[in-house]
Amino acid sequence: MISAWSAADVRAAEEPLLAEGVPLMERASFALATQVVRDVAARRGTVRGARVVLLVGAGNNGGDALHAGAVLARRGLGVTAVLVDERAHPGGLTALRRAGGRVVELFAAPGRVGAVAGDVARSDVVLDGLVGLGARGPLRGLAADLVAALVGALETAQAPALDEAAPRATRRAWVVAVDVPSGIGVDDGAVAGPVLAADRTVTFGAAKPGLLLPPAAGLAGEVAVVDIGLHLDDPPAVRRLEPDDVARSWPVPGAADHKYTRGVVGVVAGTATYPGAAVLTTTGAVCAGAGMVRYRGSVEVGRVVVGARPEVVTVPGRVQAWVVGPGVPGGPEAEDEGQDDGQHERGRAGLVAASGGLGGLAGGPVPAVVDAGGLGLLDDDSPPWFVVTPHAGELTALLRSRGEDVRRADVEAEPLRWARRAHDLTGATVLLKGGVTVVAGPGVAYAQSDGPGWLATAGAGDVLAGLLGAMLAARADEVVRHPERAAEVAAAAALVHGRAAHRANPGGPVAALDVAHAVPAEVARLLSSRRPRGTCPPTRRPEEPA
Ligand SMILES: NC(=O)C1=CN([C@@H]2O[C@H](COP(=O)(O)OP(=O)(O)OC[C@H]3O[C@@H](n4cnc5c(N)ncnc54)[C@H](OP(=O)(O)O)[C@@H]3O)[C@@H](O)[C@H]2O)[C@@H](O)CC1
Ligand SMILES: Nc1ncnc2c1ncn2[C@@H]1O[C@H](COP(=O)(O)OP(=O)(O)O)[C@@H](O)[C@H]1O
Ligand SMILES: [K+]
Repeated sequence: MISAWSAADVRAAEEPLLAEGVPLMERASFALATQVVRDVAARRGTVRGARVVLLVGAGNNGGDALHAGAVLARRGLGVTAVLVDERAHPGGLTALRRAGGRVVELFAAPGRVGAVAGDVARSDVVLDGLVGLGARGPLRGLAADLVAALVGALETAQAPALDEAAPRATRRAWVVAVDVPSGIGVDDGAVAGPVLAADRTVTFGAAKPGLLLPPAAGLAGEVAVVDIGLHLDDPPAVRRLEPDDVARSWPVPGAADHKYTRGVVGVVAGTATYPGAAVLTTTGAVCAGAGMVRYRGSVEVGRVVVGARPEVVTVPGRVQAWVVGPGVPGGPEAEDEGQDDGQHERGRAGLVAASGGLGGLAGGPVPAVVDAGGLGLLDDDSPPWFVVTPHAGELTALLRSRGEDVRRADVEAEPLRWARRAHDLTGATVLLKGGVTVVAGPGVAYAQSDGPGWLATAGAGDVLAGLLGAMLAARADEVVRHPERAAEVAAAAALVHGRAAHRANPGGPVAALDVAHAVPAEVARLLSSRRPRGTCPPTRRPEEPA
């Protein structure tokens, strides 16, 4: 699991160590330099003679870049620091100069920003140390001008020139962000001004929420977390599950299990107009290993479902998780109104049962996935073991139906904020689908980035709903007793769904049904790497500087 803590939490964790005189900046900058050496060696074969440019702001983030630059200069790399502020970290500057690095005082000649950016773009590596945890709002002043010019210059440098034989990857500088890409919203992932997209971010002490959350997450590249000895208390602000986490918690059936202990999924999905959604949802549930899938929509659609998936039953009976709404009209967007074929009434009955509304008769509350047309059935006091699965458009409509003045662009700019708002307004756990899928539940948040862009295809969400339904059914009692677990299961479903899309056709287009069909093999692969709890090797601290 990757856990991300807010800037304030990280600063609070640094304080006692700084008071004891622990050399945090030395640890951070040495690990940064070590990573840069590795990257340069991998790209050029040798580090000697490589040209490194440090973009240096006025704070400690620039100090990290300068100290790392000093280490690199001593290793034989050619290092130049570009200062955008006269207050650059004095200790770092001294160290860099002593190691033979050059300094360009851009703050004294701001008119040269275009020329400098062109030069920087053609170096081997750029370290972005303009601003880190101390950022307030989007980049401003010379830092903003430099980054804007550099973004353009890097694009030009990357364009293949007809007469150039060099491989494309070597034509533009490799960008390494120091702690965070300068100017992102460290705590919320906002991108409100120019940001230099990084190929890699080396972040200190712990990941930061902005490195996991869209839209900034897309600008961080590969994130390397460096342990500098901070002790951070749970809970983190945002988490990201990794394959090991999902493998560890996946319920593997044993000799005493039978289909009812494995979990029965009840599905109300599709209509005569959209029968495919019912097939995709039930197939998602079957392929995720449900003990049984019970289709409880209309008789007509039920025939289509059973024709496609003979494992599915259509008779009433016990259900351990409901999936309500894929392919059913009448979500909060409600433009595509059509015949609902009685699905609303059936879906509502499923949700009443799931919330425990039928008491002992129905065997108590069970989890539910509420998607698409089901979202219009959602009460404002829904239990957290209901997981709603809107995309940004549906979440916007759901929020607007509750009086929020919000547009889709607002949701896309701050997905976690709006997912949390929807959780507060409805009580349900919210899984907001997108390139990064964000989950907000009681006191917990996840951001999963597992699928290829090819996954953005009609019906993929229906498969996710079925897959999640099966995962919730297998853990129904636990999820109802510990509602924050619903968010973890939802994040795990997003991980399996995304990885199944990669597996369905690595590097190319995928069809929704193929994603469902790839789920069994993906789960098997996850389980094959399962290690007993507690055997994960501890994170190694980087070597101390000599
Ligand atoms: N504490 C430690 O020992 C450790 C700290 N560590 C490192 O320190 C970093 C935090 O350093 P920090 O606190 O000095 O803040 P930092 O991110 O450099 O920025 C402050 C400067 O930026 C400026 N500025 C602000 N907003 C701006 C904007 N929008 N656009 C442009 N400029 C803006 C602001 O200017 P001012 O507002 O004063 O005019 C101020 O001068 C952290 O990310 C990590 O890398 C690690 O080495 C581990 C040990
Ligand atoms: N850019 C992207 N990269 C990766 N996955 C994406 C991207 N955009 C959307 N997705 C995923 O694709 C799926 C699309 O679901 P959805 O929009 O509900 O489609 P449908 O309603 O047609 O089933 C979701 O799982 C979502 O997270
Ligand atoms: K930075």
